[in-house]
Amino acid sequence: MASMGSLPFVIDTAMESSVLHCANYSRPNFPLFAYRPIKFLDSGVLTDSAFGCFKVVGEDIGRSSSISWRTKRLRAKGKGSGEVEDGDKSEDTFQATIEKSKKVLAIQNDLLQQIAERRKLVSTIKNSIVDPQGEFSNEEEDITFSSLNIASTHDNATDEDDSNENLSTTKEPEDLPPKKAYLSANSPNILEKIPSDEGAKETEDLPIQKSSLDVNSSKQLTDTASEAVRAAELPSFLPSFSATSIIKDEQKEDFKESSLQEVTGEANDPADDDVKSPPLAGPNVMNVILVAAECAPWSKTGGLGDVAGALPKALARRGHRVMVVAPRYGNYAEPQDTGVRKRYRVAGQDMEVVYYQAYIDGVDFVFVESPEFRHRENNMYGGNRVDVLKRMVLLCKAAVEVPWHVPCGGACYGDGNLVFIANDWHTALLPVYLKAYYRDNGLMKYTRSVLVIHNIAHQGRGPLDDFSYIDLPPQYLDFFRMYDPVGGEHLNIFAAGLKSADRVVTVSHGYAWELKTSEGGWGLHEIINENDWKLKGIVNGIDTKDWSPELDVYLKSDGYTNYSLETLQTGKQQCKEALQKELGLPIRGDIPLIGFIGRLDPQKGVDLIAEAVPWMMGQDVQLVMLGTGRPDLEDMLRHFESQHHDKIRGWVGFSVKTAHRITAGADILLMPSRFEPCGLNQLYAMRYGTIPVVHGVGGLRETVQPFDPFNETGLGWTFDRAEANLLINALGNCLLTYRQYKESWGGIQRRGMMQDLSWDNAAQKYEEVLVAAKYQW
Ligand SMILES: Nc1ncnc2c1ncn2[C@@H]1O[C@H](COP(=O)(O)OP(=O)(O)O[C@H]2O[C@H](CO)[C@@H](O)[C@H](O)[C@H]2O)[C@@H](O)[C@H]1O
Repeated sequence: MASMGSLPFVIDTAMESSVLHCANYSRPNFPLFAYRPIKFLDSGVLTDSAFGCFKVVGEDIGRSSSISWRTKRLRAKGKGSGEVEDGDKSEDTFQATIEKSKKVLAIQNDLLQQIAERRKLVSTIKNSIVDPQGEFSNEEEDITFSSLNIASTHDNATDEDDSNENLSTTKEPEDLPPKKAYLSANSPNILEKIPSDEGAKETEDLPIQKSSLDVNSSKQLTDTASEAVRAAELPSFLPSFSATSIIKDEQKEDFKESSLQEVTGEANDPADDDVKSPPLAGPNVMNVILVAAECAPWSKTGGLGDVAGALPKALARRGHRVMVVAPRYGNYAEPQDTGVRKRYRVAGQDMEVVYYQAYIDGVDFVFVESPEFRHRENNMYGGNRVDVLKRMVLLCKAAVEVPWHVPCGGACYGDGNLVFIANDWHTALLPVYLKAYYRDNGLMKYTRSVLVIHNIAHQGRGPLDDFSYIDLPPQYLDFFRMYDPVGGEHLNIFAAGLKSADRVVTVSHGYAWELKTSEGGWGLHEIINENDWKLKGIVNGIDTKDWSPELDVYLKSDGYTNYSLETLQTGKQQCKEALQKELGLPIRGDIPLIGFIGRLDPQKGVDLIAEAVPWMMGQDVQLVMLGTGRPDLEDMLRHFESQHHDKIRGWVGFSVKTAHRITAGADILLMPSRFEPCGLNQLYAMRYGTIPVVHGVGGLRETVQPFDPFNETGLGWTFDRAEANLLINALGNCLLTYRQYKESWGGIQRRGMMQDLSWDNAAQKYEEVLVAAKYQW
């Protein structure tokens, strides 16, 4: 807490930050204090409920009536209330408080006025800028770097033919002091040069794209800038900073203005005086960069892609400035070339990356373009072990420097108040690089990392020799070294990430517990136990726009229909018949249609379904399975279909459309997973009134409360052990209810559909982790 001198209150962050927060809302008398907990100290009488009081005061800035109201209320409480001990003394105290409050409010008004004047000034400057290309005709987005005087070295050109010329700006200057041996060879970006003004001019015409800026951005950016300048003076172990993040002293004010504009939304509409809601994150607002090997809807092989596409939006809705960094596997429509090109050394080879960016639903999506990733949309994890490892090394190196190099909405994120969220082994190197290259060397001092475990079964294992591909100082080998009773000594990337990250999250509480057991930790349980203090389970949410029976874009054609709780019976029936028709199954509304969607992997318990198929075929049911994965399991699906053509469809392939249609058209979803960290399909199913039958493990146990016929509670059926007879038993009860207890069935459907499964709850919990990481040293 920062004391405000003689002022009668404390604010939990510095005044500068408060002013910026205030500027977040364009209405001058916005109830600044309404969301910032402020307490009176001198009288002690307002220590309780001061928050509510200030909401009133804030709304009536400069007026005393609200204070009187509060005073009267307190008086009425009398001595016995424990709040007011003596009427006169209390009155004096209040008078003094009122006086002091008036002064503070006057200061605040003054600051708001200054902000308003600066807005006008920036708006005038904006209007005077001519767009030489004529490409950015939107007046409000027509801001250039030069208009904001932001220096940057990154290239403007996007044409690959020009790449040599462009890259000349990033070549190592000859007169730089020699770099320390291992770091100069291994550091993530060895071909950059110390930033210079010359470089800064190259990007002056780069258009600013629409983006949100964190309220603290200007401070962070200036911090970054000063660090960058310091780095330029030092014989650097790192090649250099990009001047993208450099702001000269005289430019800081303008930059601050650009931040304020972005924050207030004025960049879009300077005249907009509407009241903006305060960020839900309140004073915890920060910059967040989620890094993942896949991100839906652009790239997805499973649940990781879904999470990377949806969690950031929920964090942004809470007011954070949020970016996602993922590889650019294909020619995605929305992201545009930022012109920023960098080179990173991977296994002794310099690899160039180009950063693409799009601002969608409040999130900056940044894609790393490289020949290594190109055309891999259907084979993201393809190639041999070393190929995959090198791609992940490149992604992590390119991602960790994004906050320095890639301007989003005209300004880089900077490395202050910044938290990276890395996901699974693919990006578990990021926390290690952050530590080894930067924080161990006094850089990115205020940057933290959180590592999310979606699936511990995949760890990035290899022989110890693989360490040479990772480019780290030799002493870091111990972070990776693991002993396996079967495979012996080996290198383990997840292990190093778990040790290096400031915090670790996994996707359910149950899985957090399982990870600490020898069965559930897959050899990493000891490390996880040692790091238990930093582990937290947070159940995933779902993207309620993508996965909504009311809005689902895949239910708008081919006989399908959108439906809601109100139209559940007719709508779902129509989708079921459309699915039967599409798959060539007998069209029968009365027959229970059972679905399965998932990777064909032992994890998903497909073998249990296989064991249960003979029993199922004795029932009057239909079974539709969609999946791709292990070839023998794919063959099994094909075999089922050919054997029971009137009852089973085994769709081998990855089809998002079909996944949505099965979720809508099926009555029951099977998830007999042997382990399931969270599971998303059961959440999607419940949202569509499809009843899950699941192995009660990990996130499945947590999200599917078993149906209780006596109390008419619960959301589905669960079974305790991954055994076919238990699956059959649970499915048998489910089918019985479907056929004979229609009301109970409808109740289960409705309860499932009415849950709040959105990411908003989970995002709030992630925020707690981000804050914990931020204040950890
Ligand atoms: N053939 C196919 N065609 C179309 N879509 C398909 C498909 N196969 C799978 N999908 C989709 O991929 C996603 C899979 O989600 P899961 O939660 O089952 O993920 P997965 O096991 O990959 O992820 C890991 O990460 C997630 C996220 O944290 C955890 O929920 C999970 O427990 C953990 O194993 C769903 O959106 C599903 O519809």
